[in-house]
Amino acid sequence: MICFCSQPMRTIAVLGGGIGGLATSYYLCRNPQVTKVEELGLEGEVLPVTYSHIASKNRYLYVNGQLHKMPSRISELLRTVPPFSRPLLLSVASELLVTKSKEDDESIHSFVSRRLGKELADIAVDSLCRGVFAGDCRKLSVRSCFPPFYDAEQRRGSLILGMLLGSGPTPVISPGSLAQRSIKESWAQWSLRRGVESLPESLAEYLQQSGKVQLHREAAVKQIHPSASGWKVHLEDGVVSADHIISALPAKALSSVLPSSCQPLIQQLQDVSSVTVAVINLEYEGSILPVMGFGHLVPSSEDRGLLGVVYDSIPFPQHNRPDGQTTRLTVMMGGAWFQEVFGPPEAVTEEHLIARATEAVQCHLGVTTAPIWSRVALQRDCIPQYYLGHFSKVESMRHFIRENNLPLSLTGSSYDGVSVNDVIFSGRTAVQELLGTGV
Ligand SMILES: Cc1cc2nc3c(=O)[nH]c(=O)nc-3n(C[C@H](O)[C@H](O)[C@H](O)COP(=O)(O)OP(=O)(O)OC[C@H]3O[C@@H](n4cnc5c(N)ncnc54)[C@H](O)[C@@H]3O)c2cc1C
Ligand SMILES: C=Cc1c2[nH]c(c1C)Cc1[nH]c(c(CCC(=O)O)c1C)Cc1[nH]c(c(C)c1CCC(=O)O)Cc1[nH]c(c(C)c1C=C)C2
Repeated sequence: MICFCSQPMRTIAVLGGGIGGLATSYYLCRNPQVTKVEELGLEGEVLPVTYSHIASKNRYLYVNGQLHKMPSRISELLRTVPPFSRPLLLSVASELLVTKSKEDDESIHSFVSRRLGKELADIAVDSLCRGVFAGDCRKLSVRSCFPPFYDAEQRRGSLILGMLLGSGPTPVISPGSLAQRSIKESWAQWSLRRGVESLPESLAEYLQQSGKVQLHREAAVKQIHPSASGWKVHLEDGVVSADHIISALPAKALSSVLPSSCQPLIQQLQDVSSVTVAVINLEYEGSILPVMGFGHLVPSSEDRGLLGVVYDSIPFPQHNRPDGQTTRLTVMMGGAWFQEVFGPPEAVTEEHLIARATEAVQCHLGVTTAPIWSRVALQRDCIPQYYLGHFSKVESMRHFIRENNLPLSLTGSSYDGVSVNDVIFSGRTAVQELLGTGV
């Protein structure tokens, strides 16, 4: 899908109708001032989960065939908490003495092993990387995946000092905004009353009504060619002329529509890999969870294909069935291990995925009953992987664009962060850079 805003004397084409493309178009249409989500009429829909909520306080890892609750109080850092073999405070204290790396990038596993010890890297951080990127911490870049970790060491020589003293730019928070409210109320996470999909739906509706945007729904971009005034964008439903393109397409998708004159940018875009995740939603009769929390993660040493389980009913009971007590879970599988564990995504059956997911729920949570409902979503190439060197690769892409005066901006999850917040921020940044900081 493509949507574009016509600014005075300028047509800007936004490629990609995900959160990235919609947010970019939203900021374009709201020029000259930056918008706030509540102007979408969603403020009353937000379901915040604070840090004090049990779903945020209780974090679990499934290791050595057991569910282990992670330390969440200082007292728990002072004693040995399984599955770890020594008090975590020892790892944290010795981190202060570790010298700074001179490398301009490092794998997450190497970085954490060096600064906090191999056990934390093998168990906790391996699980965390599977819970965010569905990726392998031995391949992922610490600089691109967890910039605050990298910046803390570079600027303060230590993670702990970086956390205590600060190590990155102070974000500009608009007064009275939802972001300011989330800080004031200590939100750990959020959702929306009608599901997160109501965010893209509301964005699309806003754009439709803005009068500035022409939405091309279900119209894939086939090719883009340079023209005298910018670009000709060839879609399934016609051709659009644009002075500038902001791409919120997955990097590989952009690489396949750019003209061959854009090499080596095309090759660099193709090198941004993504992984496939099987998302299995399960619903059980009654209250079946042995623990309360957001969910649990599984390190690759325990089960390579089973990334973790989300206890959806705990943080967002509002989404539970009104007619009775059920428990909703989401099992995440595959990621960087998909092909190895399940084979080619096009060949795997839903039955096999459901069987694997229900077996994990039985094994990890002791659930003996069968689910009363299930749904399988095979999310193909859905989470970009920021491997070692990703930062330099993205810098080189943007250098090529500047050096060749290409009227092209790169946004979306392939470059500067994979979360919804990252993607929205990347859209806002692209619009600020294009239209000036007054946006
Ligand atoms: C299973 C899963 C769970 C997640 N959980 C969380 C979470 O809890 N918290 C969080 O912050 N983030 C989460 N994320 C990440 C977040 O959802 C994504 O990073 C974000 O939605 C990416 O948005 P995007 O617009 O960059 O990319 P996309 O959503 O991939 O959008 C790209 C769009 O481009 C379109 N497109 C592709 N090719 C073409 C073409 N040739 N022409 C036109 N259009 C094209 C696609 O159809 C798509 O609509 C999760 C992601 C997944 C997969
Ligand atoms: C791009 C894909 C993302 C997925 N989840 C997130 C993103 C950005 C958001 C996210 N998920 C977790 C964290 C770390 C939070 C924390 O523990 O401080 C973030 C920012 C971890 C996580 N992910 C899942 C679970 C059950 C957990 C543990 C949460 C906790 O214990 O508090 C589920 C899950 N979400 C994604 C994947 C691949 C996954 C796998 C189990 C996608």
